[in-house]
Formats: sequence, structure tokens, C-alpha cells
Amino acid sequence: MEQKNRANDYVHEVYELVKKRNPEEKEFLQAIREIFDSLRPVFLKHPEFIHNGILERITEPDRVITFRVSWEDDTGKVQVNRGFRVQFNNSMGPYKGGIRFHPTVNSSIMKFLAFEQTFKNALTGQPIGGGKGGSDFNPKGKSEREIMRFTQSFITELSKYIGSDMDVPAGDIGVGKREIGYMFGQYNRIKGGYEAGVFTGKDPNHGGSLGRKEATGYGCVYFVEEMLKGNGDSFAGKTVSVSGSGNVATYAMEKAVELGANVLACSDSSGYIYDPNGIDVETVKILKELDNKRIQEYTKFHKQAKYHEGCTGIWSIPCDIALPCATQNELEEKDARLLIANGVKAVGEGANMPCTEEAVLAFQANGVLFAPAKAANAGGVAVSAMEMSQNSMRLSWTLDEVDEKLKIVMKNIHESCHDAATRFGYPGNLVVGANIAGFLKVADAMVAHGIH
Ligand SMILES: NC(=O)C1=CN([C@@H]2O[C@H](COP(=O)(O)OP(=O)(O)OC[C@H]3O[C@@H](n4cnc5c(N)ncnc54)[C@H](O)[C@@H]3O)[C@@H](O)[C@H]2O)C=CC1
Ligand SMILES: O=C(O)CCC(=O)C(=O)O
Repeated sequence: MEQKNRANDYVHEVYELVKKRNPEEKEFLQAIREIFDSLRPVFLKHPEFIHNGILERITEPDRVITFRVSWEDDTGKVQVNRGFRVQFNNSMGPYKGGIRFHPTVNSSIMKFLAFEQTFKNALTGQPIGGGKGGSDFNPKGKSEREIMRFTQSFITELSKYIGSDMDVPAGDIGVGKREIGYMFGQYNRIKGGYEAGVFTGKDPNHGGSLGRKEATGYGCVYFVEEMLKGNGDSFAGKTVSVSGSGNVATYAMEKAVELGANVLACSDSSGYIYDPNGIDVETVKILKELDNKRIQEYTKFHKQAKYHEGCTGIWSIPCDIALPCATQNELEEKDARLLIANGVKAVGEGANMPCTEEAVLAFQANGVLFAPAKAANAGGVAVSAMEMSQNSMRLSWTLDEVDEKLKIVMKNIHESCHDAATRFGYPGNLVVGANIAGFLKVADAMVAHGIH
């Protein structure tokens, strides 16, 4: 009992400390609470983590780099944005995590993403630490040249802090292979060499890995399929709603359809489409990947489909499986309650922290199978780590080879989450399982590396 109180007090005290130090950072504090809620049983079994001040240290980033990004728009006007890189924890390997270009980017969002990334990356079983970066630059409405000039300016400053054994950025919202190409080109230009492994998510024709663009979405569906299998079920014949229509959403839809599901709806930040015949993923790819169009345009090619303004309306459509693949806190408690009332069986988080804390609790309390982001969307970074391996070995694996490895990684992550949940007294709770399994790996490494 005394030990239990000590574990509870420790978690509570450190949370209060983090809150005091980061009072305005609501997304960061949300991500901290989500992990802390799972960790109490860990400190009962591992008092050495308390003795080594692991929670105090693991919640403070190694460093946060903030910088000015000046660039000239097409009219010759000087524009200034703010750039970030949060190097959160490198106990498991070089900092690794995407770069986000979106007007909402701020310190809280960067820190929550980098914190989550630390545990996600540990779950993959690959030697990568946690980081994340980005800028409040809005790529919407910018010309190709403006995007290039901005990206070059961004990486000119960031190049001082990254490197293939130091910190390896990749894409995220608003950053795909085009932007990674500009960053890679500018980095090599500044350094005067060719450092293949300094970025991942590169074009497979020049240094990237086949299967990277598909990996997060496919990986999410592989994870959910494992979770369903554990409950005697599968994607076959299920109805699915997928929020977003970007990189993660598109390939989650593609894999779900391949496994026999009927994807009925997807969205973007303006609204959602419902197609009673099932979403035609090739049309979404053409609209989004090639033409950069709004999802509304889908209805021009598929007359039976309906477009609705407002992105959260997508959760009012009855479905068996919901895959939120757009952005943080996009699925709130009211949306969860609608999905539950309409009989949803499983939820898989393709985006980072897309469900609010209240939504997650509602799903769990109502017996909905729930696959948390740091496990379910780890396929992208796992294939990024494979890209780093290929770059080091100076060879390229085939798409089938990468996909086979991805399946194994996702199966292993599911197994370790499932086992950790059982071992620590929360059988079937993959939120607790993912938090504990990821935390144990990072905490063990931090103890081994001494206090610093
Ligand atoms: N790209 C990757 O490999 C990985 C991405 N993620 C996460 O997945 C999420 C999506 O990232 P990407 O697909 O790469 O970005 P993206 O930029 O390719 O696509 C984002 C999509 O979400 C839509 N969107 C934005 N806000 C929305 C909202 N409130 N409701 C509905 N749609 C909205 C956008 O219109 C766009 O279609 C993010 O949370 C990201 O951090 C996680 C792991 C890896
Ligand atoms: O591929 C990577 O390095 C980063 C992926 C990422 O940003 C994420 O997992 O959220």
C-alpha cells in the first residue's frame, strides 16, 4: 500500500511540475497526462525509475530549437515564419521525426509530437530516438517557387543541428517528398557532400525507400487487423470511415479496401464525402497527390457521392471501423458517442493524438477496440528507419521486401502492447500497453546511460 501511494505521489508530483513549467502548452500536457495515467503500475514494479528521476527527465526535451525563417514571396515581399525542431530524447538512437508545415504549429504542438514520437519510435524496436519539427508556414495557396524558397531558408538554419547520426527529419502534415527533396538538396549544398541518411521520405528514385509513402496508412490497417484478429474478427466486409485525405488517410483507405472493407467516407479540413458505392481511392490520389484539389471535387467524378461542409460530420456516418487520420483532437467525445450509438466496433488512430482524452475513455468504456496512435501509426517511422538502413548499406529493397518487414514490425508492436497490458494488469487495454511497452524501453536505456 505504501509503495502504491509512493508511485501515485511520484506521478502526481511530476505532472504538477511539468504543468508549472509549461502552463500554456495544452497539447503537450494532454500527451503527458495520457502517458502518466498508464504508468503508475510501472513504478510499483520498478522503483529504480523513481530513484533515477526518469519521469522528471523524460518530460523535459533534450533541447528545443526555435529560429526565424525569412523568405521572399513571388511579389518580392519579405515574409517571416517561425521554425522549430524539438530534439526530445536520443536514448534509443538519433532523434527521428517529421517536419510539419501548418499555420497552427507552435511550441506545444511540436513538443507533444516529439514526446509521443519518443515512445512510438521505441515501440518499433529500431534504433531511433524522438524528435519533431516544423513551422507555422501555410503551404496552401503558395506557388511551387515560394514553397522551394521557404523550405530552403528553413533548412539553411536547421542544417546546423541535424545529421544522419544526430537527427534525421522526415515529412508530416504539409511536407511530402517534394519538400523533403528541397531540404535534402539544400542540406547537401550547404555541407558540400551527399549525406544520404540525413532525411527520410525521399523520392525512391533518388535515395528514398519504396513503401515509405504507403507505410503509415498500411501499417495502421495492419495493426488494426491484428487487434481485430485477437478478437476473432477482420476488415473483411466491414464499413470504414477515414478522416483526412492526405498521405496517411489515402493509404489506410487503399489497404482497408484490399483487405475486403468498404470505405464509405473520407474528408479534408473543409468537409467530407460519402460514397455509398465505396470511395474510389484512385480518384482521391489524383485529386490530392497530383492536383492538390479539395475533396469536394470527388463528387464531379462520382455522381452518387455526396459532399458535406464541415469535417467532423464524418463521424455521424454509421461505420464498423473508424480511422481518424487527419490531425490532433479531431475526434471529440460527442463524435465518439455518435460512433458508439451507430455501432462502431474498432477505432485505429492513424494521425497523432486524433481522439481527445474524453473520446478515448468513451470508446473504452463501451467496449470499442481501440488502437492508440503511438502504436497504430508507427509504420511510417518504422519504414523511415528502414530507409536509413538502406542508405547506410547503399542498396534498395523491393516494395515486397519493405512491406513484409512492415507487417512484421506492426505485428510485433501489437504483441508487445498486448503483452505489456496483460503483464501490468490491464488485459486488452492497448493504450496502457503501448504506453508501458514504449516507456520501459526508453526508461531502461536512460538508466543504463546514467543521469544527465
Ligand atoms: N506522414 C506520415 O508518415 C505520418 C503522419 N502521421 C500523422 O498523421 C496525420 C496526417 O498526416 P499526413 O497524412 O502526413 O498529412 P497530409 O498533409 O498528407 O494530410 C493531412 C490531411 O488532413 C486534412 N485535414 C487537416 N485537418 C483536418 C481536419 N480537422 N479534419 C479533416 N481533415 C483534416 C488535410 O486536408 C489533409 O487531407 C498527422 O497527425 C500526422 O502527424 C503519423 C505518423 C506518420
Ligand atoms: O518518418 C519519420 O521519421 C517521422 C514520422 C512521423 O513524423 C510520425 O511518426 O509522426
